[in-house]
Amino acid sequence: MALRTIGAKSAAALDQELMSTGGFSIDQLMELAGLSVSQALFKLHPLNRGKRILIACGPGNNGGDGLVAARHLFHYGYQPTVYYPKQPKNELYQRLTTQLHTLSIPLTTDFAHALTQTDHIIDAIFGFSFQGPLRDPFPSVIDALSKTRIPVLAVDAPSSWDIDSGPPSEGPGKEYMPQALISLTAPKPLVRWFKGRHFVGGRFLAKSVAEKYGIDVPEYQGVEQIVEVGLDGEGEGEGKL
Ligand SMILES: NC(=O)C1=CN([C@@H]2O[C@H](COP(=O)(O)OP(=O)(O)OC[C@H]3O[C@@H](n4cnc5c(N)ncnc54)[C@H](O)[C@@H]3O)[C@@H](O)[C@H]2O)[C@@H](O)CC1
Ligand SMILES: [K+]
Repeated sequence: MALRTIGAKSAAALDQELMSTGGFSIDQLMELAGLSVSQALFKLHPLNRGKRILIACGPGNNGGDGLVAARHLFHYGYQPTVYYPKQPKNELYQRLTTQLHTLSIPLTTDFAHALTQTDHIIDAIFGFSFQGPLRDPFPSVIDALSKTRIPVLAVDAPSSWDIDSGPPSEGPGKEYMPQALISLTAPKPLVRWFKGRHFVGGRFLAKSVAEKYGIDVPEYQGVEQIVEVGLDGEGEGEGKL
């Protein structure tokens, strides 16, 4: 099954619409996003493959999705560690961080060391608001992600990739290809360059909103918040906005 994609501007406009006329709060959207990330990780890497999960979180909402996923993963029985080098003062992120402290989930700023202590990685550094080039401390982090043999699940985008035009032509992200990607609400145009397992999450969109933005809502099964989709490119194209 191939799904249509929505560009960075449409994705941002959709979020705004959901939070204004749609009646959602950012907390709700982030909770649903982080929950779907945790389910994708569980599918890729069941507990018996190793419980240590390193979640790399950036300074925006993509990082917030990672913080939420860390909490859910803890409750599934994993041992998450959160790399969170730029912690914004924003009240929402502070509350999410408090929730992690309450569960004694460690936060670190030493990515190189954390990488030696993990069985799987989640890249929740940048999503659809990323604009290159990378600023510190992220160049060395993306470089390490592109070289590690530990599997990586990227949230919404492989961090450092342009949302609409894919991997950068130079710099640390040039060779970065995570093993898996979870697109939130709808795949972004960068999926054309992605080779790996691909999930979509975001089981909350009204049909009317999906139609307005040219989004294909996949067939979610049972209580699942994610669907794994094919990557043959067939039928992919820009949404209507
Ligand atoms: N509808 C959905 O599916 C939802 C998606 N969410 C997530 O929110 C993401 C978008 O969040 P945001 O708009 O906050 O943006 P991002 O989290 O993509 O990134 C913005 C942050 O990254 C920094 N940044 C950007 N370019 C940089 C560079 N070159 N070097 C260093 N830092 C840089 C910015 O200063 C800002 O702090 C989505 O990709 C998705 O993961 C949700 O949390 C909410 C709902
Ligand atoms: K990401």
